[in-house]
Amino acid sequence: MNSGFCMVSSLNHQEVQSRFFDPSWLKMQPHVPMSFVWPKECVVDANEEFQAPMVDLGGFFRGDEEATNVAVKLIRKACSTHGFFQVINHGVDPLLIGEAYEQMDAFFKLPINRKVSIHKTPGSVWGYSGAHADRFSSKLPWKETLSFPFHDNNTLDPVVTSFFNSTLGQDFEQAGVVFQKYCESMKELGMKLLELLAISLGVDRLHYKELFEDGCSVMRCNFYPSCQQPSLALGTGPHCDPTSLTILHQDQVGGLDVFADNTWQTVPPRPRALVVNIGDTFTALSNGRYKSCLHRAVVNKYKERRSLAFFLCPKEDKVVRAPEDIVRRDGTKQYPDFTWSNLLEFTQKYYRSDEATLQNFTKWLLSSKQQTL
Ligand SMILES: C=C1C[C@]23C[C@H]1CC[C@H]2[C@]1(C)CCC[C@@](C)(C(=O)O)[C@H]1[C@@H]3C(=O)O
Ligand SMILES: O=C(O)CCC(=O)C(=O)O
Ligand SMILES: [Fe+2]
Repeated sequence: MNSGFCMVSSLNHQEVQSRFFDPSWLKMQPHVPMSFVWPKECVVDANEEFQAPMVDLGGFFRGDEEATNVAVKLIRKACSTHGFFQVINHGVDPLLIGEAYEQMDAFFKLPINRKVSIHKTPGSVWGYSGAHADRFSSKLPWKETLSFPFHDNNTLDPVVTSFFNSTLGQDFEQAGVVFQKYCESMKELGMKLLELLAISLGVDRLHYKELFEDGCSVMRCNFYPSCQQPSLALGTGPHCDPTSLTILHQDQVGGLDVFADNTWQTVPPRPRALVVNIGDTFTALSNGRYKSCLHRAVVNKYKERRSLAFFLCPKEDKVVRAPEDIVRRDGTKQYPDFTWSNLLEFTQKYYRSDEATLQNFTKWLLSSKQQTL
């Protein structure tokens, strides 16, 4: 993955304003700029609450077989129908989650020229982004994001701590320490969830472990400023996550919607719970049995909203392929072999993630393979 950061601290205020999304300026405008307006069918209101099954992980962590079976059943049902569930007693310290929010708040409060000094470079996932205005020109998301890599193979030089030290310096040293711990907890939880998913699919519980062990995951802090015309704009447009598993904490404001049973439904915030969803890569790893569900984040006229998303990813160059056992039982292999590195490249260079990423990626992959034959 490209790890370069763009140093644009030399830009003056006017240049920053014309090239980047500056929420403090945008909020003062009477109307949302046209580039932020989404088609009506994407912004239609959610009219019910989404009953995402709540899975208590306490018993599973204690090795209680009966409690594990209950968790497995709930997960199997959720992932076969829509791909979303919530977890409690997940082992992530609530104080750590609170600290992560404090640190992200400190970053997003910085003046825009300081934030854009660590702006993402083209093709890279890492750094600050305002409305993805550097990548797209319409249907811009009403959000700012800070994304950084996490992999757990170097205890002497922890990757998140290094990211914060090398980009933001001493002022953000503590943010590096907090997010390093946060990502370690998320990865640990993600690996345990993979065990439950494997059991639920009837394969060896450690089946997926090796694929993810040295993988580089994506940590993203989402900041959604309040918006003067929330019925026109979206914080994050309708999409399926291209990654494998997403572990999300949303603050108390609410705004995560899931498209299930043919309608938009809102996921009420539960401060003690984490929302987990299946991404496209895991759909492929389950031979299509587990759904990667369409979701979005709406914005709010009065309140800003924050969420912390950890996207668990496989080791970049390892082959993503459903277990033989599942393919044999299903009779057909639903997706071609690919690597996470292929799919990441597709979403960063050629395609904006939406509800059809996996389908279009598969076509792209097959046609590009044919060309190189
Ligand atoms: C690998 C990734 C691409 C996105 C960030 C991570 C995982 C989720 C993807 C994303 C959030 C899906 C919605 C659209 C997107 C463009 C966004 O709004 O941020 C996606 C991310 C991206 O391409 O940067
Ligand atoms: O902020 C949210 O609640 C969801 C964000 C999301 O779906 C994403 O970042 O992929
Ligand atoms: Fe998402």
